[in-house]
Amino acid sequence: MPGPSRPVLVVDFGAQYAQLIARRVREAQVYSEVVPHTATVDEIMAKDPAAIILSGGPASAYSPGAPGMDPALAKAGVPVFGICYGFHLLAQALGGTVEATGAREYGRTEINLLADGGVLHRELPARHQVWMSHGDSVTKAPDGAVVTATSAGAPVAAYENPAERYAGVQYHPEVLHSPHGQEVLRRFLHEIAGIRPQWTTASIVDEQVGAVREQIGDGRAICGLSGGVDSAVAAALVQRAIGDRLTCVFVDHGLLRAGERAQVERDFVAATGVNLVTVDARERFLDALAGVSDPEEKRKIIGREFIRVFEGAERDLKAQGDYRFLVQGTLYPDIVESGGGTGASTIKSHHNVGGLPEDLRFELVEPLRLLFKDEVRRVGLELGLPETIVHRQPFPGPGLGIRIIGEVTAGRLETLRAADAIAREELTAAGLDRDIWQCPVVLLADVRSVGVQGDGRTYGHPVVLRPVSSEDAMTADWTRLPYDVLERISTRITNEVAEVNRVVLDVTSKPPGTIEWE
Ligand SMILES: Nc1ncnc2c1ncn2[C@@H]1O[C@H](COP(=O)(O)OP(=O)(O)OP(=O)(O)O)[C@@H](O)[C@H]1O
Ligand SMILES: O=c1[nH]c(=O)c2[nH+]cn([C@@H]3O[C@H](COP(=O)(O)O)[C@@H](O)[C@H]3O)c2[nH]1
Ligand SMILES: NC(=O)CC[C@H](N)C(=O)O
Ligand SMILES: [Mg+2]
Repeated sequence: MPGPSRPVLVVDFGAQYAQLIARRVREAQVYSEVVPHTATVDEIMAKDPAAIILSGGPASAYSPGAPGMDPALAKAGVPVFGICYGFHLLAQALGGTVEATGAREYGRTEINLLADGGVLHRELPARHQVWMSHGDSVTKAPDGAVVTATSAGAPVAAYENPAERYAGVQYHPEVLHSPHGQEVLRRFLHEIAGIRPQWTTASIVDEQVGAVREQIGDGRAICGLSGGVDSAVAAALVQRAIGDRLTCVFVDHGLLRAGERAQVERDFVAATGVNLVTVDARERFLDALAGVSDPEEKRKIIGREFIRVFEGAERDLKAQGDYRFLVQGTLYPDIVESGGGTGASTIKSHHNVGGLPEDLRFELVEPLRLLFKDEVRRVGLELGLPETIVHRQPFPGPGLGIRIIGEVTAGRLETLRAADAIAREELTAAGLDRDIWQCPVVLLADVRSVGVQGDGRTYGHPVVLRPVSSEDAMTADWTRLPYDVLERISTRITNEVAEVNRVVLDVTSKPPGTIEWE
């Protein structure tokens, strides 16, 4: 998919927060993408950036071999903003000095404004809180720049040169613990870089509908529809672009939760009037997964089988015309986590990205591939999809297949489906659906634990509850569910699901854990 013109490029120097910086830029209604620090000046300039943001990173700017910044980038005529490590690099490139002063600041820190705060901090409180995470400091700002803030550990906590269109801050404006950070970022983008705020939900819809029309022309497309948010929004968008030359295919792979198939067949068709074909592929997936317990292998098998089913659907639809395009609801985080991002490592192969077979015959149409989930939800509402679909909790394409730790079998699926249905029922009854992002229920099929039920010994399996809160699934925290709700879920699962004699709660954030266990 062609991107919108003139992105703000976040150059990633190994920061924990590079994606977050891109999100904050988008919140300022400016389109942004992340690029690796290994990109050359030519590669960066080929994207015609409206501005460049240099991220933080673990290295020290003065160390030999530290990832550097080509000084040509600072002089390319593109506005530049440096954050932490990027602030150090930019200072160095423009004649300033960076040193380890021995003063370190980690976490909540106060800065004092100088020179009335300059453009970036104008009219903000003369002393205010920011979030720092550094051991090195700028001891001399670039020639010609004004120092606009200082802190106990950083003599130069911010500098700017609005005429030359560059600026930087030692602290992290992108995190919520810097309460004025968004305002500072906004001022860099709008006032120093002079970028007009035009990245809005309506503009995304227009742009993507146009791009899809151009890509598909008068061709036909199949859309993998899961009942989840992403594919529903992708389908609605493509439907707007090409009308009934779109046919949705829902795959019942046997790894679905209770009631899911009926819900898709009923709700989605009612909301959109789209053409829908359901394929019963339960046997095919179970056969392909027999004997496999490695998570990456499972994901690749599932990704491959999905495509085989789509190919079968295409053959069945041949009579109506040539279905050469496959629409998927792939999002930016799916790509980043599958290692297709910007030098990011492969965390897991999302079935729709890293799990695709090599001999893929379809041409992919992925109108959401640059978006985060909350942006996708807004696009869905803009397209007129009902709240019930747009605010549905995510459910991974590989389904219960990656929530059974061990081999996937029909019996284990039955067990997990029953436990999952109880957890969902109780969370909904307690009115918690909108408070949690999602709550995977995971069956530890290869683990057994001893219990006592009805005065007799049991030797069953534990299930794990994994309730999480998140904004975009890139980071997450475990949700503090009320004890009485946890108690009801635990009692019901151990009483009603024969194989399960223990319910445990996962209290790990992401990172270090991921949301799903596999
Ligand atoms: N059962 C299914 N049948 C057909 N396509 C599917 C199925 N499950 C997943 N897909 C395809 O894989 C894509 C990625 O799945 P994913 O779960 O990330 O998105 P989603 O289900 O649309 O949304 P959500 O993240 O809210 O669950 C979907 O957008 C869809 O194109
Ligand atoms: O369609 C999908 N195909 C996949 O292969 C896949 N793996 C994880 N997920 C969902 O992505 C979000 C992040 O999950 P993780 O923290 O486990 O990576 C969570 O919302 C997960 O449910 C997937 N969705
Ligand atoms: N968060 C950062 O970018 C840290 C920069 C550098 N590694 C320091 O410690 O000062
Ligand atoms: Mg899904």
